[in-house]
Amino acid sequence: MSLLEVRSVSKSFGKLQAVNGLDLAIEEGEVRCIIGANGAGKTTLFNLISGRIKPDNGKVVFAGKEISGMRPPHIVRKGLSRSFQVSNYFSNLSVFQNVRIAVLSRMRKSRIFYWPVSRLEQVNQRVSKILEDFSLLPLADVIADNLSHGDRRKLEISLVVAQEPRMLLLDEPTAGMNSTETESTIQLIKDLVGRMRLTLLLTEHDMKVVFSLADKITFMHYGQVVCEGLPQDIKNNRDVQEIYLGGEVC
Ligand SMILES: Nc1ncnc2c1ncn2[C@@H]1O[C@H](COP(=O)(O)OP(=O)(O)OP(=O)(O)O)[C@@H](O)[C@H]1O
Repeated sequence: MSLLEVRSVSKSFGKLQAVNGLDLAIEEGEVRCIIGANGAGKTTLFNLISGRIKPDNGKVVFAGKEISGMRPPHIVRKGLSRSFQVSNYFSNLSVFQNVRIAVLSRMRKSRIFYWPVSRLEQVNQRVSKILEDFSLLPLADVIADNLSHGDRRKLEISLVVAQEPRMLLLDEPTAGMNSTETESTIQLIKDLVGRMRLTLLLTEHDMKVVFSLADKITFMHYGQVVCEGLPQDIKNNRDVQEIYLGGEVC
């Protein structure tokens, strides 16, 4: 059985069929990239998987258990976390404080005022380790809103990683980044996958990112999967070329 299975899932908004009887299976340890034009249904699919919206039909199964209909925090506790296209951090808190909150929420502990100092030290060490992994340690005391765009995206991904997921959904992780930031984010994601043995499902418009990271690519159009396969096969696929890539990567 695959780690994530999307089985005949549909979702419409009024008359618009955003996702239409879609099937998807992601294996443990795989990096899968979903590509498709604006409005193809990629974000809706992510919303369906992460529990933000419920499917009209079909089901989503993660690690052998149906998760469709579960609330997002419950899905996160099952090991499936997501980062968003929009900012998802406390803008007026420091980088360190943001990651600390994420680590504490993962531990689901309250009454930390009664914790022994040694326990709080462990939390701080875990926070420092995450910041180090993301090259954010020198920026630990910077207020999140004052970070560069690239460092903010890094912070967002670090907050998801602090939840220690088994699988990660990344919605356009390099959106709005310059080429240097994009390059370092590609490297960061590669490191993460290698070190944490994460399974990764991402959407991305930047074909350089897609072809640098993906083990397999799924091409969506009008809420359906048109084709999926190895990067080279997708690059050469006639439908993908005509509908989406044009001459961009050929
Ligand atoms: N909450 C909603 N209410 C109404 N229509 C919606 C809603 N969410 C998405 N849609 C519509 O569903 C279709 C699919 O949108 P979706 O955002 O999933 O596409 P996408 O592939 O993620 O696009 P992009 O690459 O631009 O992010 C679009 O036509 C969009 O306008």
